[in-house]
Amino acid sequence: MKVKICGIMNVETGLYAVEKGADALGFVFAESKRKITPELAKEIINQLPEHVLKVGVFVNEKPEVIMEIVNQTGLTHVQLHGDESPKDCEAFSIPVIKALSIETIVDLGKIEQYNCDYILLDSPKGKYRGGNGVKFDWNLLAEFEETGKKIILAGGLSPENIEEAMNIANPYMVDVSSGVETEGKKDLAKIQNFLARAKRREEVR
Ligand SMILES: O=C(O)c1ccccc1NCC(=O)[C@H](O)[C@H](O)COP(=O)(O)O
Repeated sequence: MKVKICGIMNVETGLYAVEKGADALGFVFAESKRKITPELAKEIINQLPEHVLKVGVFVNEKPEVIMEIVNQTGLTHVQLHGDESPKDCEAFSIPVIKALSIETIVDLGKIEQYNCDYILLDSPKGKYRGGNGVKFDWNLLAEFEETGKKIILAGGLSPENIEEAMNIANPYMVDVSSGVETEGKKDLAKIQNFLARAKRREEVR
């Protein structure tokens, strides 16, 4: 299974996650306790291997501001975690991950409206637009028809529930932030544990 670790704020954590098998790292530029400056993101990204996806997380940000940060830092992917429309997602020259809040089966219907590379399914917003450590009902996905899009499962995942989540939802990639933290900071032992469990599952697509 492919894994994205979100909310990276220092080089040590980023390099550790990559060493343990992370495929993608997320850097939050939106309002959040994990907000990072473009300068620090650039410093971290410069030390990461090429194969790792470097994802910038934005909420309702202007495309020109996003592209300025992309060019400044070396981000390879843009994650739009706000109320961006399908048209808003077409303004970028690099791959886009559109995050959708899932509460009911009706929300899954929005997936096909977006013509972007990846769809990230998360819980409805909490204090911040994402990264709240809350899961949604994965069973909704078990009943959902394959759309051909790359689905990233997020929201309240942890080393304890990742196997159950993968079994039920069968996503393309899983994404975690709060579940690999202790007292609000990334916890290397939890990152290792999460990656070990997720990586036991074969990549099928
Ligand atoms: O992580 C944040 O603080 C954040 C803030 C605002 C918008 C998005 C944010 N995170 C996006 C992510 O991709 C998170 O990994 C995803 O929401 C899951 O988070 P969690 O439930 O804490 O594992």
